[in-house]
Amino acid sequence: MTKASFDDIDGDTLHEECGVFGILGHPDAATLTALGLHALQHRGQEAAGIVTFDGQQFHTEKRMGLVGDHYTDPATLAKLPGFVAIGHTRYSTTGEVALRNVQPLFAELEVGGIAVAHNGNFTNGLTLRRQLIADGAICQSTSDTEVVLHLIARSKHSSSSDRFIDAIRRVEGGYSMLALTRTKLIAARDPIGIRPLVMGELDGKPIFCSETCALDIIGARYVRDVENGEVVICEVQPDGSITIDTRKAPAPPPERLCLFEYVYFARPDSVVGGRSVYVARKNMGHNLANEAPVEADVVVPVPDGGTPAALGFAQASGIPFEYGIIRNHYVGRTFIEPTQQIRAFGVKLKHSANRAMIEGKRVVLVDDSIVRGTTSVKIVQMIRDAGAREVHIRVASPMIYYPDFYGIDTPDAEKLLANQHDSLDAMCRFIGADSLAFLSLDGLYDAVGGAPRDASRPQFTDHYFTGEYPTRLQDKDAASNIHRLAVMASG
Ligand SMILES: O=P(O)(O)OC[C@H]1O[C@H](OP(=O)(O)OP(=O)(O)O)[C@H](O)[C@@H]1O
Ligand SMILES: NC(=O)CC[C@H](N)C(=O)O
Repeated sequence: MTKASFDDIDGDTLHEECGVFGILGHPDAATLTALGLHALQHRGQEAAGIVTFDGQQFHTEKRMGLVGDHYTDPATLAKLPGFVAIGHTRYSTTGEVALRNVQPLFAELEVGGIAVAHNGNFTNGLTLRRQLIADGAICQSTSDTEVVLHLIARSKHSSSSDRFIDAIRRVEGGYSMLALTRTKLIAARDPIGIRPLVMGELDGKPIFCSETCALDIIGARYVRDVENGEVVICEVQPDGSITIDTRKAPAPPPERLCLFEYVYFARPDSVVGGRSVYVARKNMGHNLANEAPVEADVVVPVPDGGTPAALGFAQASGIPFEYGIIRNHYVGRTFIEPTQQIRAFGVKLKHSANRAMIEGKRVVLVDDSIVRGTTSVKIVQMIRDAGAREVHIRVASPMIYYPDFYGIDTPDAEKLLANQHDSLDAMCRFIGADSLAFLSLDGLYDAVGGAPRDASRPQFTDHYFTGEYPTRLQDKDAASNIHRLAVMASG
């Protein structure tokens, strides 16, 4: 995508998240980071980067594409010596898909070199960028993340960590961030903890990463979640020991993690916010079966996302669970393909009906979410073509009405299926199913946290279902055009 100016932006794509990983004090820092990023591949498949420091110099490798395509090559890893590393696997929310936006972003500043890696999206990133450029800043990328480097450079504090804290106090929105300096690995989470970030350790060396599955892959131990609004500063001392210092806002608001981490984004074997993602998804299916029962012969998951919820549905309803759809794993996640045309093509390539489990049966299809409805339309037709007598769709999350501004690149509001039809019946007819039902918001809250939604103080952020955004949206309000925010143009 190429556009004319830095504020010419286009939101007509659907992307998802990013994954971050960092380790301090380990001789195999880059290799461990590559493995961690490999475990976080589901969070972003556009590009991956790693920055290391070897005591003398910083080293950076950035590549478009998958982690395994590049960082398994010993020659690439040999270019990343050092005892400290941070890495990032990207799906863009602001800034086009191009090498210059691949993270970690690095700059040489008055306080020395610093690299940053960011999962999330700043809701005032464009506003800050305009101010910085007006003030003489020369931007090297179109990523929202870059403003943090400029703010660090301009901070009046003397230490790199104080400058980093000063900088992130000025950004708004969702962020789990890692920063690497010559001696420090710094981790930070936004004030309400929209995006996840955990701390682990391996051989006594601190690690930070988006999800616990990245600790498991290298045999590291989970220590704790980084708290909302917390900054953790790990520093190598001259004697080689590592100190860990933590800074918290004086009166932090309660955490409000993104519910979609549980619905779709996080890997099922991860523990997010102290809760097993797999168990939460099974609970969603269980609650859905109780809320929207249906007489059927077989429960079929829409793989992969719908599988744990379908198991929960089958167990709660007593209807047998079968793999009635086989997924080809060599096709990327359609949810994150860039255009509607490619998405439709991708869905056909990806799923095929397992006729033996479908023919002559009343089928309940369970999926985790419906965004544009592309998957549902194709799969219902496919299941009918395979001889199903009835096809019922059950969705393990509520209808999505609103776009996200915190690190998930949702389509324009009017492209969301829920906004294209006046009623559930109309939506069901469009999809071609015999019946359609979504999990209620309370049912989702109960599945994840064991309690219904507290309307006066929601336990999670659920803006895509409710329109209740947990922060102000400065860029959106300034632009007064919701559709032009997700991607900042290239120059
Ligand atoms: O309504 P739509 O716009 O089609 O989007 C929703 C679909 O996208 C996601 O699946 P994805 O294709 O990412 O596959 P996965 O579950 O295997 O990750 C999700 O699980 C739904 O199936
Ligand atoms: N999905 C994300 O977390 C994206 C991070 C950052 N906003 C970028 O676009 O690079």
